[in-house]
Amino acid sequence: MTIALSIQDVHVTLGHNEVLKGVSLDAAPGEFVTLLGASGSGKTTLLNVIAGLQHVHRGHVLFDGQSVERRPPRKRKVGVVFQSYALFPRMSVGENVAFPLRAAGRPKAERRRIAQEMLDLVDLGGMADRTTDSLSGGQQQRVALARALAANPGILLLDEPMAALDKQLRERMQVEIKRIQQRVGITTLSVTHDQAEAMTMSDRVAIMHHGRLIQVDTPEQLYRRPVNEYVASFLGEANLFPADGQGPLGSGMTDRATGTAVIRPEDLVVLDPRQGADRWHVRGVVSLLSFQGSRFRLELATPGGQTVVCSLPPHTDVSLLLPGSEATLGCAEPRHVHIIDTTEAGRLVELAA
Ligand SMILES: Nc1ncnc2c1ncn2[C@@H]1O[C@H](COP(=O)(O)OP(=O)(O)OP(=O)(O)O)[C@@H](O)[C@H]1O
Repeated sequence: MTIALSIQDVHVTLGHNEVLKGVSLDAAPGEFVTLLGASGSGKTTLLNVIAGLQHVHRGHVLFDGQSVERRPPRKRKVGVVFQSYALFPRMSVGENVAFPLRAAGRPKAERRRIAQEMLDLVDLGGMADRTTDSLSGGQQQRVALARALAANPGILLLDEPMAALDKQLRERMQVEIKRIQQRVGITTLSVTHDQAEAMTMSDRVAIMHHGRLIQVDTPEQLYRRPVNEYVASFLGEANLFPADGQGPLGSGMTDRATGTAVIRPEDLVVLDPRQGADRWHVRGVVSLLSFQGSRFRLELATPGGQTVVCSLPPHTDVSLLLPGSEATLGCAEPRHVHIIDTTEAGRLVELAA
């Protein structure tokens, strides 16, 4: 049974630190939501609040509409996978997975059956009798996931579960865990500071900063429509330009250009300098050109001291773009430019959200 989660205006103070400053977040049944933020932003604290490991000083936590603030962790039906997996070394793989069922006093035959089902689910069907230290990092992590799911929790919490894996394995496991999560259909809250992981796995991502959620949205909306400069720069690379409605950004790009324009590297193109004058453009000297397999990365140093990052398709003729040469960049598609409203009115809208 998968359940809906609602966090309402949660405040937590630890020592003199107000670690959560009024966090509100809902997750629908079966939804995968990721908390993404820099170290110390409060992600783990929020996860602990849901698991019942952290007391809430103000606000409410509801599972399927029921307040759970007074419910102890073992009665919350929450499955947790930690970064360190925390497998029991003296138990076999099967015993590890069956552990939560044993703790709940379930009969042996049932424990065996469910443990086997869970191991099949994570593609470790033949490994029940192995010792945990004979498994690879990725396999150990799947055992931890099987164990977290064994007691049929209503919510799954993932606390940086991929952090200990190398990059290649991490990418494989992201897809793998997402596949299992979808198959089980369990409401999942994950914590990470890896933006690629958040984008790959989540239905929605909640950007956390200094104990607040600043934007909760689909990965695509966060990338295309960030509410402020922090989100724009945190998720993917962003070129930020002032847009005051008067300058070239106002004329060539959009008619509501007041604030900060966000232009993603892949939305910039190289212009012929003779053609650039009548549309928005930026001039400078190429400071870096590097081939990265599927794209070229070009960095342009402007006279104003800004570094503009541009990502070009792999078949671009770059013979005139060598470092030291002058270049002009323009916007491929003006409608792809996103304007963050940094005026007083815009800030008020953001504060109210
Ligand atoms: N017991 C405590 N007393 C005082 N401050 C604490 C305590 N525990 C955590 N903090 C502070 O609370 C803030 C949030 O910590 P939290 O672990 O939730 O952040 P995080 O986003 O999960 O960080 P990380 O990515 O590094 O795990 C940090 O500034 C941390 O120093």
